[in-house]
Amino acid sequence: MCSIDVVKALEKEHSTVKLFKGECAIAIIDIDRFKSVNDTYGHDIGDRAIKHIAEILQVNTNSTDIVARAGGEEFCIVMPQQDMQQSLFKLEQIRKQIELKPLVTDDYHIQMTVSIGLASMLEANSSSQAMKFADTALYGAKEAGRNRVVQYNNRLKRKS
Ligand SMILES: Nc1nc2c(ncn2[C@@H]2O[C@H](COP(=O)(O)OP(=O)(O)OP(=O)(O)O)[C@@H](O)[C@H]2O)c(=O)[nH]1
Repeated sequence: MCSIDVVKALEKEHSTVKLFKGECAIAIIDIDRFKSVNDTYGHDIGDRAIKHIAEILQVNTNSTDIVARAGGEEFCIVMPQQDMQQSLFKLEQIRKQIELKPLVTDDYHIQMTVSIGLASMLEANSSSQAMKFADTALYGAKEAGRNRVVQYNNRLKRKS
């Protein structure tokens, strides 16, 4: 799914969430220190590493979740009708799976980790604000040392 479809899907989801006052979580997932994967193994292996992470995301989400590549080594998951505790649990499972399942090629075992920012659509005024909140939480996860899930709260500072 391309990012324009994600934006459309988000707008639709946000209207539905507000209409039915349902919960809906949005997460941004970013591969940690991915530049060093490219630098160490080359760009082609880097591409395979991105596909490997995408497969783990697909396997660990259900049919109501929207999984999309948000550009570069970043992904986005929209999780409708799930409260934040369920979403946190799922994202923690995903984080652990990625840490435990290296990309195995003929020549290498490449272990990767991801940082994840999570936000609630209900707490945002628009889907783009929800994305910003998730991005702020992601920045918090990177700042705190990477390989973790951070949920947005208003004490987190946004990257300038
Ligand atoms: N192989 C490959 N590399 C990509 C692709 N898209 C982005 N990248 C690379 O991803 C890397 C992202 O690097 P940075 O944004 O500096 O971040 P990082 O090294 O992942 O470090 P942190 O995010 O701070 O943990 C850059 O080297 C990009 O060239 C892609 O489609 N394929």
